[in-house]
Amino acid sequence: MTEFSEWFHNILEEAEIIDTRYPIKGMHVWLPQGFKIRKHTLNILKEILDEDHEEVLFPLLIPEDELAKEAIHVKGFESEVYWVTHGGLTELNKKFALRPTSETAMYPMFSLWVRSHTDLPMKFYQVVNTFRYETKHTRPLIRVREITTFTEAHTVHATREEADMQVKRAIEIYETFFHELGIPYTISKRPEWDKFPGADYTMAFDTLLPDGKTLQIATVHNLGQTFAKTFNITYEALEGEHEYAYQTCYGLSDRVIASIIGIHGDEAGLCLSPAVAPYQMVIVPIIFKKGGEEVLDFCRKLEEKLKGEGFRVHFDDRDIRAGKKYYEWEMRGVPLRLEVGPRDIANKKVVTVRRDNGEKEFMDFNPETFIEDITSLMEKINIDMNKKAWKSFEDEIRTVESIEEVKKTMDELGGIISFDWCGDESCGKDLEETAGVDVLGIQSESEDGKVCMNCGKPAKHVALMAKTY
Ligand SMILES: Nc1ncnc2c1ncn2[C@@H]1O[C@H](COS(=O)(=O)NC(=O)[C@@H](N)CS)[C@@H](O)[C@H]1O
Ligand SMILES: [Mg+2]
Ligand SMILES: [Zn+2]
Repeated sequence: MTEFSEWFHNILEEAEIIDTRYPIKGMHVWLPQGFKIRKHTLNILKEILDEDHEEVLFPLLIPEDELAKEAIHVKGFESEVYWVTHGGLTELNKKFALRPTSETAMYPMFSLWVRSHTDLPMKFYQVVNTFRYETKHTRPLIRVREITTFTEAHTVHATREEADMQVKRAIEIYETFFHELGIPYTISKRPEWDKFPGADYTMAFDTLLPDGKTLQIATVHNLGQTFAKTFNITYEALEGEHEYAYQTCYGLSDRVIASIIGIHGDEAGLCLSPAVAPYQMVIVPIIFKKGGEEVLDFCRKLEEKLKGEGFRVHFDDRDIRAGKKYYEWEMRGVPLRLEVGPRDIANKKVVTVRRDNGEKEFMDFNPETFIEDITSLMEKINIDMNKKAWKSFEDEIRTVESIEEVKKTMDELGGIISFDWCGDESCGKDLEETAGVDVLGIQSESEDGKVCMNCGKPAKHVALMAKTY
């Protein structure tokens, strides 16, 4: 996959994920196949979030004066906000922003809802579209202007410690989610100059696409009391005095779908994990002259049986060559193909072929064990795809000792570089400039005696850098 972005654009079209021909740049149409992948992906995330969050839905439009309230926040978004200026033929006396993210939509309401410490903690999320007039190169699913699958969570707490704990909880939530999807990642604390506008600090998940560039696939922000002070979110504490609340917010987007497609895909096309595949299995009948009816009949029963067990199955009974079917369903990333011919029926076998590693198996079609065998095969595919993705990801994380090595590594290999850093903004910026990379963030503290790879001062942190989207 030397030309990843060409492969990526082609597969989005060939596998009918989205249609990028919609006449607004950076805004695309979810086609049925893509919509199903998105639906299954969101169901996994919502199941996790629903354990300790409430789902809500806020309006799309944000009054200009609310958006402008938090100075740093609005500064960070002012160049990206779309505005509504008219209602029909009437010019609005106050402009409305299309939400770029929903802090300034939600927090005026949180100010009304939070009265006493007994109202806390509050943990909400919503799955909405948000709008950002991205000026950098837009790319389908990766950098869009309508973020159609923006899942944002916002929490309110009585103490700083609780908010810090919630950041850790949010990180756990995303770790669980990405493991279910088989997406590898590093987690790092963004440098001061690259944190969410208005946040105390930002923790970010970065994954790697096949072209060696990292993609920020989720972020968790500790907002401290900044927004609470701006939007007057206070609660009556035990002794009756009023305290400003502490907040966090965290989110991810369509980029998760881009990662599923880009990381697991290969020359044959999509490779979907059973967790998100629209069809988890496709049944292909092997028809010869005679015995055709018997095979078709057997396959229909097999499809019913598997559907009855809750699997997402498709019986492809089109009158075309089996090979053409194999090509199509492999391109669409169906995790498992079941081939059934007259001999297999006679031997009470079903041939299974895995999309992720091509493994072929003659599975006993024994009513007692078949469903169990299929279920464990599906789980094995999920686990193996996760392991494979993590293995190739970890192979792309390298440690370097000098700037010369950074440029060489970045130009020839891409990937993520781990290095000892002093933590100074001037040094970090200088490093980004000279090496043409981004400092992703801080991962851990440096060992004693280590010096900064860029400036030679005593190193404080082990940090990561990469070429990013
Ligand atoms: N233009 C974009 N296209 C696709 N995904 C995007 C875009 N901009 C941001 N994202 C994704 O959305 C995530 C959350 O956006 S954010 O600005 O970092 N954080 C927030 O907006 C906070 N309110 C938490 S939801 C990012 O981590 C990134 O994965
Ligand atoms: Mg942005
Ligand atoms: Zn330094």
